[in-house]
Amino acid sequence: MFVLVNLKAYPCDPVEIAEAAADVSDETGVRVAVAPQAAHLPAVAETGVETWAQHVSPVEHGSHTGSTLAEAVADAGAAGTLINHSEARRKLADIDASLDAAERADLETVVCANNPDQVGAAAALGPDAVAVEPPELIGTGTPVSKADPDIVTDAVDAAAAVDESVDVFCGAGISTGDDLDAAADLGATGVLLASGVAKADDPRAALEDLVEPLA
Ligand SMILES: O=C[C@H](O)COP(=O)(O)O
Repeated sequence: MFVLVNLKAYPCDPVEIAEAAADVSDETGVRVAVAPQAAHLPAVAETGVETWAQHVSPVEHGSHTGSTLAEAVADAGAAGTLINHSEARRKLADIDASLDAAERADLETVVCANNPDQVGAAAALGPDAVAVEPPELIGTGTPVSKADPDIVTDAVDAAAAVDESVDVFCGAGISTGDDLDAAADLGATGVLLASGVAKADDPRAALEDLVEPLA
């Protein structure tokens, strides 16, 4: 299982979380990555943790003020990028072009989707993985694997029907090792989470608890 921690714009210490994630990953052998704010990519990458961008823009080098260039996040130390999110929704054409940009910069990709139908559409664009996240469960602490497990199994089926090489991750409300276990049982090969770590009083303990079933 891949554990991808999105720090969103939470008022957390990205380096403290990155150091904890790097240690937990080293100690357990579980793949853990952190996606900080773009401005924090170099500092997070410096810790040695696998570092991801939260977004890359659907552009190439050129006159694109305010964009997040895929080559720039790769230079800053990112190994992968999220594309699209329920909190920053993109048009299908832009998701497609952001995937092209990420591929150009050699970044691994996870496209976020709200439901199994969107998972199928996103899988058709050829990302490495799609993360299914029901928007109403994001940030609630109630995992989709408990609230509506069919969404995860339907997402796995939807992706497989389009392209069996596209992994399916599960997100929204995930914060414990039990949640991670449940996601794996439903066919997800990774989890995407944020508040369970970024808003935890002790992010290191939260990460340790999360990966405990895999350690
Ligand atoms: O990108 C992460 C997801 O939106 C999940 O957020 P959450 O773990 O706070 O529910």
